Amino acid sequence: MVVKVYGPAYASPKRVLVCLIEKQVEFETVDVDLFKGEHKEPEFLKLQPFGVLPVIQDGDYTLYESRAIIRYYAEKYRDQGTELLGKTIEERGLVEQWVEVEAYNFQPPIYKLVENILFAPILGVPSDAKAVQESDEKIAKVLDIYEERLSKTKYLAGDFFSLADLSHLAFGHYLVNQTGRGNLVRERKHVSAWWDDISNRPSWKKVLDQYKYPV
Ligand SMILES: N[C@@H](CCC(=O)N[C@@H](CS(=O)(=O)O)C(=O)NCC(=O)O)C(=O)O
Repeated sequence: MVVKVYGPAYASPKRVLVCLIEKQVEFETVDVDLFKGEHKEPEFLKLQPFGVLPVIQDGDYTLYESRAIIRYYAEKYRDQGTELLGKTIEERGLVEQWVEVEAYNFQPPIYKLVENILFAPILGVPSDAKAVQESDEKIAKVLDIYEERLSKTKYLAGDFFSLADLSHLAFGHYLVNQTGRGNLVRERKHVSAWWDDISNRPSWKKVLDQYKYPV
């Protein structure tokens, strides 16, 4: 049964797409237009009651929350494609730590920048300059911690690429390429080298090539 991924144009679903490609898992996509409110339609809410993207269907198995989905597939297909969870329980602990850091420290301020710089003009709502400034400050502090970590190890969980790094691609792309804040990465030598390494993976280039961001 081919995995169905809903909402491939958007960032969090792209976290799932790049994981499925790394794990060599076949999938198909179902477009959902956020700007038309399709994610709030009753049919969609039956799949994802919180009304956000992504959700996947794998036969009669349905799962939402992008990080839960990538953990599921990284484990389910442990023996194929790229190893994404580390080889020991200690490595796994560090993978999980940095997936959580991405969820609670990296993505939220970038999400604020995306809302206020990219989406606000499209939706015709005012941009919150204070929220943008606060986000810039938060991201700078977070990336200082990343710079220190990546001065010691090539990747976030150690000297191996993992879900921890993969999970950063979707919003890291916004930060570096679409919010005018690429300097926050480029000014930090080890973060910049890490970003160039992970964002040049064939899996991510394939996602960008086949599933364009909405803005
Ligand atoms: N924690 C969720 C967040 C999902 C989420 O916020 N998705 C956004 C799209 S994106 O920001 O990830 O591109 C969405 O559906 N937003 C629609 C809405 O908030 O109404 C996940 O990781 O799956």
